[in-house]
Amino acid sequence: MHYVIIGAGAVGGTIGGRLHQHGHRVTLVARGAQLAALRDAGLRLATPVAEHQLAVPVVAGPAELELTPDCTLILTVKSQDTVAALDTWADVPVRGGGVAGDRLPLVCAQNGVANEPAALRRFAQVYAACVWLPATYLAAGTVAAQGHPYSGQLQLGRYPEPDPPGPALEQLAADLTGSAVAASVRPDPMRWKYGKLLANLANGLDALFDERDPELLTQVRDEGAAVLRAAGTPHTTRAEEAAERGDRVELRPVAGQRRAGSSTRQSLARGAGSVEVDYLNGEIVLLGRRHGVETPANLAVQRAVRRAVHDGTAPGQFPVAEFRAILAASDS
Ligand SMILES: CC(C)(CO)C(=O)C(=O)O
Repeated sequence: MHYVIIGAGAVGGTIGGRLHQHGHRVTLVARGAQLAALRDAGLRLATPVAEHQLAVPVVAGPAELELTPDCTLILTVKSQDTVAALDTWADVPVRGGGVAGDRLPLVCAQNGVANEPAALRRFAQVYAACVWLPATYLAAGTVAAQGHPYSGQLQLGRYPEPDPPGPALEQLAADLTGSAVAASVRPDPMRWKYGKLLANLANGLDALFDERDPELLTQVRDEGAAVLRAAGTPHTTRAEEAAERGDRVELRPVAGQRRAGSSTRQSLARGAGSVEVDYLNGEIVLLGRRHGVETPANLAVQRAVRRAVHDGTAPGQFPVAEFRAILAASDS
C-alpha cells in the first residue's frame, strides 16, 4: 500500500511520519514553508520518548506523483480546505486506467462531519476516520506528537455506513496500529465523529481565551447535544471515548515543548488566514437552523473566532467584553 497523505500539518505529519518510520511507503503532500522545509531536511517528528528525523518523500501536488492502484489517499487538510483538495485530486489519472475518484480509496482523517459527504461527490470509495491525535505543528518541517505509547487513536469505517469496510481499510488499520497510531475498524465511524464534534466545540473557546470558562463550555456542548438529539443523530459519549482511549494515548510532555492547544488555536497562532470553526461550532449552528434549535453560544463562538482571524488577534487574547456583546447579539 502506498499512503498519500494530503495535508502535512500536525496530524498528517504524525500519521505519515509514523507510517514511514515503520517501513510503509508514504508520500506527504504539502505546500508553502512546510513543503520547502520537508524537501530540504525531511520531517522532524518529536515524541515524548524520542526525536525522529524522517526522510519522507514530499510533493506539492499530483503533477509530481504517479498514482497507482495501490495508493490510498488520506485527507488531513482542515475542513475548510477539503473541497479544494478534492478538486485537485479526484480527476488525476491512475496508472492502468481511470481516475483517482473512481479507482482509489479516500480516507477523511479530519475533524468535523462535512468532509465525507463532500468527498462522496468526487470519490466513489470514501472512508471516515475519527481522529484523536494531540499534536503540534512547531515550525516548518517539525511536528510534536504528545500521545504515548500510541501517538493517537482512530476509528475507521466506510462512508456511508453500513457498507462493508473493504480490504484497504483493514490494511490501513493494521498498518497504523503497527506504526504507533492505534486504529480500529468500526461499523459506525460517524457516530464517533459526531461525538468528537461535541468535544471539538471547545476548540474555538480555546483559541479565543486563555482562561477556560466552564459555563460557556457547558453551554456550547449542551447546545450541540440538543441539536444532535433533535436531528436524531447518534454520537458517542465522553465516557465511551475515554474508555476506548484507555491508557493507549496518554498525554505526555515532549522535551522542551508545551502543548500549543487545540488545532484551531494553533491555526490562529500561525496566522493561517482561516480556521475550522465553520465546520465545528458552525456545524452545530447549521444543524440547529435545520432542526429548529437555538444555538446562540455556538453562533457567538463562530462569529468571534472569525473576527479574531480577520483582525489577527493573538490566541487567547479575544476581549471578554466583546465576546459578551457578540453573545448577547446572537441570543436575540
Ligand atoms: C482534541 C484534539 C487535539 C484531538 O485530536 C483535536 O481534535 C483538535 O485539537 O482539533
